[in-house]
Amino acid sequence: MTRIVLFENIHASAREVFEAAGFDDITTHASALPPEMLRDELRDADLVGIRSRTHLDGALLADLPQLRAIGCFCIGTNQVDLEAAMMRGMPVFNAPFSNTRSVAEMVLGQAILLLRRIPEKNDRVHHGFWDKTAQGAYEARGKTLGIVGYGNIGSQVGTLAEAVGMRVLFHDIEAKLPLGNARACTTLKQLLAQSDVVTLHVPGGRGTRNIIDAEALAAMRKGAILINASRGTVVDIDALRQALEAGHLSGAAIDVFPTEPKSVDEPLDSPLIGMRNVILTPHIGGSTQESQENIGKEVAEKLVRFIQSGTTKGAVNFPEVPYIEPAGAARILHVHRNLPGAMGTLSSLMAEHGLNIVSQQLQTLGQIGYVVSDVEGKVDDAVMADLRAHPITVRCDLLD
Ligand SMILES: NC(=O)c1ccc[n+]([C@@H]2O[C@H](COP(=O)([O-])OP(=O)(O)OC[C@H]3O[C@@H](n4cnc5c(N)ncnc54)[C@H](O)[C@@H]3O)[C@@H](O)[C@H]2O)c1
Ligand SMILES: O=C(O)CC[C@@H](O)C(=O)O
Repeated sequence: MTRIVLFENIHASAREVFEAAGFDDITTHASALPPEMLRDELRDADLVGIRSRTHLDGALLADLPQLRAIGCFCIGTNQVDLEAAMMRGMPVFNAPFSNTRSVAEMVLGQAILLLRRIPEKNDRVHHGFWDKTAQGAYEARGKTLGIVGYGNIGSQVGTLAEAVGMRVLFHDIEAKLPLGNARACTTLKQLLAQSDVVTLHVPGGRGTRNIIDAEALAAMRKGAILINASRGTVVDIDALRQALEAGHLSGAAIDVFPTEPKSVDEPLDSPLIGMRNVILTPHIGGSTQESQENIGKEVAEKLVRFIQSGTTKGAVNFPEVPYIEPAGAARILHVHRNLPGAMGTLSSLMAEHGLNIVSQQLQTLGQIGYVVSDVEGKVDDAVMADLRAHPITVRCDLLD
């Protein structure tokens, strides 16, 4: 019996995929859980589905040896210790572009609203002031949008922004094909110095921590706007507050925070609360009906394919073995340390137990190798115990 636990209000389309594949032991939670409750809830789970608020660190994964695979029902996977998961033989799947368009549309909308100072005007009208002034309100047409991180979302934002007449610059650590009339900036500083609106679309993690700090904010144009719908760790929020208070920036839109509430009842704690020229949203850049339904389906399908056939196509931390038609009496999924002679050792172990290999597919990634073997012969508990006990083995599972 496969036990599936889904957190953070994952769309019902995921459950539909699991049920259609014959899995009905599915527990769903509307929010993320605190660490101790999370550990208890996952103790006998085979598959787990999370979004961005559930953290699966190395210590937790070490306590969950039965967990077979992890589904991140989102783009970002920085909430999971990917290396620890790999070294325990757990592939991690995500939906790399199912919510790209949703984020891009929100960012363009925010840029236009902030250029027109709509958040402040909205607040004024709600408080009884008919402040009908054009001061500080600008068209998007002809303004420069600077995109930091020109990947799936960044490049999509650039395409939409050109459609309303913005000039697009981007900075990326990798060489990227510029779409439309977008132009690359070699350094972040060059981009910051020329942009009226700066939008961030880099991954989270050590390499991007506080890349927008006090110095970067000072390098932005006076009156510029900052938008962050990437990860909360990318911006030094205290420095941003100072830049806004000092009037150096005219506005900001922040969708992601260094620490985010785990549920709807927990309030956000942020120095930006109460600033009328700042749009604060609860990490909903990718949250649309369209995207969540697609993500639910896409990630659930990847998990089902893995649990039924062992395929790891699309895993972000694991050697990718494509779908292989089953042949033979049983399929053995073997994850091993990627050392010279590992395959020979595995073949000898199988031969010792009288197993004949009908089909075999090996892929390696860094420190591990992953082999899907279809075999003839009797694969009983003793065979599996021997395979699991061998020092080269990281993990070994049987599909039949
Ligand atoms: N707010 C939301 O709801 C939401 C939704 C989806 C994705 N996201 C986040 O958006 C971000 C981007 O997603 P994506 O799908 O476009 O990712 P992507 O991998 O397609 O693109 C990221 C780009 O950033 C570049 N990059 C990495 N480090 C950089 C650096 N220091 N400076 C400049 N460029 C750098 C990479 O080379 C890559 O081109 C991720 O952090 C993701 O988690 C947020
Ligand atoms: O749905 C979420 O919680 C995360 C959304 C977004 O940040 C992503 O990484 O796709």
